[in-house]
Amino acid sequence: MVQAWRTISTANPIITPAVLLLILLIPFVYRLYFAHHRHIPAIPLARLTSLPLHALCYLGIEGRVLRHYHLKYNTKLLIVAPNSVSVSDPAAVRDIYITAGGFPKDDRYRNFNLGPVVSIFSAIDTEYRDKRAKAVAPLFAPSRLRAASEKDGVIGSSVAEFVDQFRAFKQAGVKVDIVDLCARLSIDVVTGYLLGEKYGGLSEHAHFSVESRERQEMKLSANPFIMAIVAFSRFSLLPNWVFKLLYSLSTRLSKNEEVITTFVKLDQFTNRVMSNVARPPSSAAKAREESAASFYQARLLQAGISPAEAAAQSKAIVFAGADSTAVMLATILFHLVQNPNARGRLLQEIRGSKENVVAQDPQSLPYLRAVVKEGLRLGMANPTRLTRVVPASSSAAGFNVDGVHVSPRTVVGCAAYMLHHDPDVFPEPFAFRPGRWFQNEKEVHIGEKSLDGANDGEGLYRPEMDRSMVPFGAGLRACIGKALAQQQLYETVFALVHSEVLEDGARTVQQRIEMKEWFNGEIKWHKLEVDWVR
Ligand code: HEM
Repeated sequence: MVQAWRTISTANPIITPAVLLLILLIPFVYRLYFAHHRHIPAIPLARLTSLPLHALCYLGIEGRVLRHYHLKYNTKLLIVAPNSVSVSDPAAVRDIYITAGGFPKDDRYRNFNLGPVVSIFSAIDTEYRDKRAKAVAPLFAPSRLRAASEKDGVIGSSVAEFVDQFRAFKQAGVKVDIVDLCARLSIDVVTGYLLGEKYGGLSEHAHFSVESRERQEMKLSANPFIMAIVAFSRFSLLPNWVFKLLYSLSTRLSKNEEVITTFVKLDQFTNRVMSNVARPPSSAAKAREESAASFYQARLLQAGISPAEAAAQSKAIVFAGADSTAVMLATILFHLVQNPNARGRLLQEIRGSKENVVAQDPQSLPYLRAVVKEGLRLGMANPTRLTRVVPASSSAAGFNVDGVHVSPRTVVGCAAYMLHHDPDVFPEPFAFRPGRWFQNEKEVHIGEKSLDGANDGEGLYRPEMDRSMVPFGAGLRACIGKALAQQQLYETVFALVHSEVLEDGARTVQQRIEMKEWFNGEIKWHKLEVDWVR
């Protein structure tokens, strides 16, 4: 055999490399000419390799580039890697995420594990996820959220502190970085509400006067932790073994003292909230314990989760909850500052609202609802595809989008960036137009009286808008913290506009919000400033 091979190679020295080359080319030829999805348009080179997609993900431009190609080829399906298809069709949301619990999360979610610990978010195994998610679900009940929004509740007191600090910046004539202030509020709300102890984001630098350079330059101390995780999501599409290798290399090489200090500080915080629930019973501490038992970490322990895992899950929720809510809140406030008409109209609605109605639920105010919805549409906390894998089970046997069959085992996903900026559903897709959410002007009224102000949504209403909104994902694996996030958004926007802090010439220093479109979107330079021209 060896002899025969030698004879062929010496007789035809070209054959060996040529044959080898041919063998190597087979998968590429197959992908180009024979693959099931060969008729679906693709981004350049994506039929052959996933490298372009990794590059887009790394650079944080996945959303805008995929949108460009969806529009260019006028297609609802777009090949983004040999086995991966981007879907830009609200009708497909039901099949992918909702029906029968939706398609399972794909392997990329393993890259969001917390070292050895699988979080509620990163779990692919739904039984594992359900056990934990069910244990903590009662924490998000509307009655509990409303109670926490009272003046002395965790949400109510944090929002009041936030407005006070905003006002202090205004009175001192100093620029306020709303990304930082929103991050401080969000981390306090998530930790105080879920873990029973505020991280102290709003208070940690409050002893400096707002005029001082220290106060203006100091950012939330948990930022380096949050930003390190957000930035690592640029690698989230890599195979898990490559991701792990990169991660361990980077942690070994990283000498960033700031990041290390923040990780240690968060570990100390988590250990403290864990010890709050683990304290031995004593009659004096009984009342406190009873209420401590209703927090996130305690509920996980009660469900049989180990203390080490409960601590890791608690740390994960700080990240999952705080950063996304801060990005969304900062987006809403930024647009409200830039749009005096919308702000005036909201102020009018808030002033005219009956106190008891608002106390029950600020979400009952129609224009406020439209403002928050429009902010959630534009705010790109999770701009990219929420990836799932089409099940191989014969009952599913793939699924159809716009009459085109997508085969089992394909990675598919819809992205907020595409659905929220579809010009057919949201004309002027990048503009902040809360009025688009009203079919007609008469819907915006207080009692019998219509709200004044130019209708900022004239002609922009489309009946299919709600179907295209996925800021919190969809189906069983949608955001478990949605109710908490919305409560914070409504309470804060209401309180801040009501305080009139945004009046008297407030303007944004940056002209627009620029995002890094990683899995967790990041506002570039982590900064958006507001000042007042008098
Ligand atoms: C405005 C703020 C928020 C936005 C825009 C947001 C967005 C999302 C999205 C899009 C998903 C689905 C991800 C996917 O399918 O891959 C998700 C899942 C999740 N979110 Fe949020 N989120 C927000 C706030 C929160 C808060 C406050 C918490 C907790 C306190 C939280 C905890 C989670 C968890 C645990 C999951 C995973 C659920 C599962 O896989 O079963 N989020 N979020």
